[in-house]
Amino acid sequence: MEAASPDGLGPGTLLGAWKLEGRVGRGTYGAVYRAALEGKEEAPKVALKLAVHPRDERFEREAELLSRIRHPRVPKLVGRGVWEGGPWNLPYPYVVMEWVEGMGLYEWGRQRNPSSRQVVQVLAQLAQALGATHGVKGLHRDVKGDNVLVGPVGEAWLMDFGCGSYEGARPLTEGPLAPGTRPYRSPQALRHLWEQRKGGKAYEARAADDVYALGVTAYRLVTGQYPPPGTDLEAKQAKRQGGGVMRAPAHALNRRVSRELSALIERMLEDAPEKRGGARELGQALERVAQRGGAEEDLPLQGGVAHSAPTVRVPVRSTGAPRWRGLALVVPAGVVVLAYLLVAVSARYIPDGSWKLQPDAGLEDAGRVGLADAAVETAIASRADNVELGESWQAVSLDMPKGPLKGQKRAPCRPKWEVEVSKACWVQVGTASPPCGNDWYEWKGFCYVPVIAPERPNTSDGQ
Ligand SMILES: Nc1ncnc2c1ncn2[C@@H]1O[C@H](COP(=O)(O)OP(=O)(O)OP(=O)(O)O)[C@@H](O)[C@H]1O
Repeated sequence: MEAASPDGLGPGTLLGAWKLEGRVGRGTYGAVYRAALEGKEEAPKVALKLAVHPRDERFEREAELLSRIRHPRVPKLVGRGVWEGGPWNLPYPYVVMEWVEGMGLYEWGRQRNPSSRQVVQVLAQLAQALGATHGVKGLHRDVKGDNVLVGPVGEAWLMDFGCGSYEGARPLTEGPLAPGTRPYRSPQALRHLWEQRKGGKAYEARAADDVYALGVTAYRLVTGQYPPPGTDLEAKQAKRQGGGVMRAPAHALNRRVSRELSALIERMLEDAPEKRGGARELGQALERVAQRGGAEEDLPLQGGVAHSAPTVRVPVRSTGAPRWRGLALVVPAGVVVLAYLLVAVSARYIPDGSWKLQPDAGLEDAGRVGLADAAVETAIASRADNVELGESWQAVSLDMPKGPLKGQKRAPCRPKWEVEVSKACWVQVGTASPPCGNDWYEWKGFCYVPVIAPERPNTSDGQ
């Protein structure tokens, strides 16, 4: 019988004292299982995160960091261990933590249609969880909506400390930037990347980077859009020539966002790290707003709201850079997406797992990258337009599904430009970055399209 892989262990498998009940997720480095202490199945459940790469030192670091943090909004570490298995009987470390019941933050935003006050309450909890992390000289380094779970009564959990670090920890990755997700990088990190692109020292992440990432998370949650990158070099260049990209405050994109919430988001997104304030202090400020805000704090964020393009663009004189950027996007997108979407099958996936024939899908998508780059002005619709924010939320990007879509090619993914995510094959759309729109899926700061299976299967597997 073939030996089980760490992400394919069945219910009932024992890892130390823990009995697996089923897999709930698979990330780049770990597979997460719901589990219980053997013989104590009635006791609270735990999440067991097992490395998918043998001897992965990240797990030791994640466990160490979690063991230091004591905060009700960070899952408690309840155990750690090593599973020996796989085809070569290698050691795969695992961490065991408190089980958290909840849904992803952006999904919560879509489904629950929260008010500014409810968002502020969620952000306050996250800021306090971050404050506790920073208080033990730790860093999360991958704060984003995908790493936040929100429970049934609005309790927010800061999850996934797999990219985290703490003072004195040995660096595990090489390269100019620590792990993280592109749209959430701080201006300092992006500038460092730009300045060190030909080699040099690694960027030293700071607590203020986590605060910035929380600001990006909040901005996306309430506007459905990412703010423009912290350091947009094209924008700087354009600015010198009389134009530039500016961030529209959250309340200008969604009029139901209260001024106070919008101001706090602006503060988290300040260019200068010292102006962002510490996470704990921010948490307190958010708590104050949650308590004293007026009636505008209680308007649900979706429905009859402003709707706009992702950024406010002030017309700029043409410079070389944007054209090159457009080309950089269009060429790979054209080659890869056209090859896969047009030639392969000329059809498009719909997230509900159905198919829609759309002969020009590939062309339309490739073209849209260039068009997006040439967008000129924000159009803020009036309330009378009655445009639901839900639409723009959905338009940001499609979330990467937990498994293969109906008809999508499954792993193994070959040739080498196909990328495996959750056992399905994907192709990155050139250098396009979020927002990825209604047709592309977002993963780790880039946009992807599914690779279509050679034959359309009859099965009805969902996402
Ligand atoms: N303590 C927990 N309780 C309940 N579910 C959890 C817990 N930890 C993780 N999960 C679930 O498992 C999934 C995978 O979690 P994990 O922390 O590995 O990360 P990931 O974000 O998918 O991976 P990556 O490390 O590549 O970013 C999450 O989406 C989450 O829903």
